Amino acid sequence: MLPEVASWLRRRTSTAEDWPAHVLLDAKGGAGISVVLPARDEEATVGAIVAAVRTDLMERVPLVDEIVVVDSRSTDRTAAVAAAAGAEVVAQDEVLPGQGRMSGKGEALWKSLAATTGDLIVFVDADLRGFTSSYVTGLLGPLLTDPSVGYVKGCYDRPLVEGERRVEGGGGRVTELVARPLINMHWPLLAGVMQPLGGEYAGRRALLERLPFVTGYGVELGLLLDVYQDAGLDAIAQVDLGRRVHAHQSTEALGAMSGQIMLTAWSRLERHGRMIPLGAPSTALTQFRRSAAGHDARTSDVAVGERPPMIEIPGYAAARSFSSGRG
Ligand SMILES: O=c1ccn([C@@H]2O[C@H](COP(=O)(O)OP(=O)(O)O[C@H]3O[C@H](CO)[C@@H](O)[C@H](O)[C@H]3O)[C@@H](O)[C@H]2O)c(=O)[nH]1
Ligand SMILES: O=C(O)[C@H](O)COP(=O)(O)O
Repeated sequence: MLPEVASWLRRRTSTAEDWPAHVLLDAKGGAGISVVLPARDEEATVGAIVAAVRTDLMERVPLVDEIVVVDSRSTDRTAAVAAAAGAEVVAQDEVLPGQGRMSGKGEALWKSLAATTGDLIVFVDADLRGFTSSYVTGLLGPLLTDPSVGYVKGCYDRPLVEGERRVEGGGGRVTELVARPLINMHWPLLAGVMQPLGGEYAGRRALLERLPFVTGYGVELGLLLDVYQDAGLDAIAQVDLGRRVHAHQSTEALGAMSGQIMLTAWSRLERHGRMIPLGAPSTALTQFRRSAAGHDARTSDVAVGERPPMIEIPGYAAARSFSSGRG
């Protein structure tokens, strides 16, 4: 692992338990805090998440000022369930109607900036199961206590849950198979960000409103890379939120998500002037395993070698005629 990454991990990683709500309330001062849930057809899960935030962080401890569900063209009862649980619900297409209608999660998040008032914005996916309000307090901790932090990503264990079957560490397939290798190759100083695609993160409005938002599933990678480019590695922190269980998409849908992730990476390579000449990508890949002490980081080399076309190899023709003679 690069020494800069090890140093960032040490300095910028904390856990949700480090940030109890009453301590954050003291640190809140006059900062407005908004919690945003983008939601497309999440009637099964959105209500419990809204209710937990309302009860724990608005009624019991008045830390959060508003909770807004951006209804992303749901065809189920998402809007009604969210409103009944105490959220303000806005329809994605009704925010900034003059800007037209684009699609996807990133569009919902972008529109949310215009539908909220907080100085700090916490994003939480609406399909989480087993959500606790410590997700929100965890993400707010570094922002409320350190003015040099502008953006906080959650990290967690991600099981793959299919019916009765549960594979520990099996979730986050696009993260492990696409995003992490890409980040390690082209943005090696971001290799310590354990869940670059995770949907739970928080940022300062003053930073988020200056950044473009990719409209689909590339939004998390785009924001991470743009925050890094704009504000630097030390503006980013991460908080261990424990465990994350969510609704899994089909392999086919994850293929499309992967395409969006790769295109987002490509666009940032181009935009940040790294395409010409495209510097040699790093071949080190840092992965994480939960351990008694927190997380163990393991770095391996994923470099690939290359053989020239066989036709160029002296002796190839002779070897072939030898082989065919054998038959
Ligand atoms: O058009 C859409 C699609 C999704 N969502 C919501 O966005 C959240 C995450 O979407 P989901 O389809 O559950 O994504 P995942 O399969 O969980 O994808 C993971 O990886 C994505 C790519 O980085 C991230 O955007 C997600 O937050 C992250 O959970 C959920 O609340 C959705 O309801 C919308 O609001 N609008
Ligand atoms: O974050 C990811 O990698 C994708 O959302 C896929 O997650 P899953 O493998 O847990 O469905």
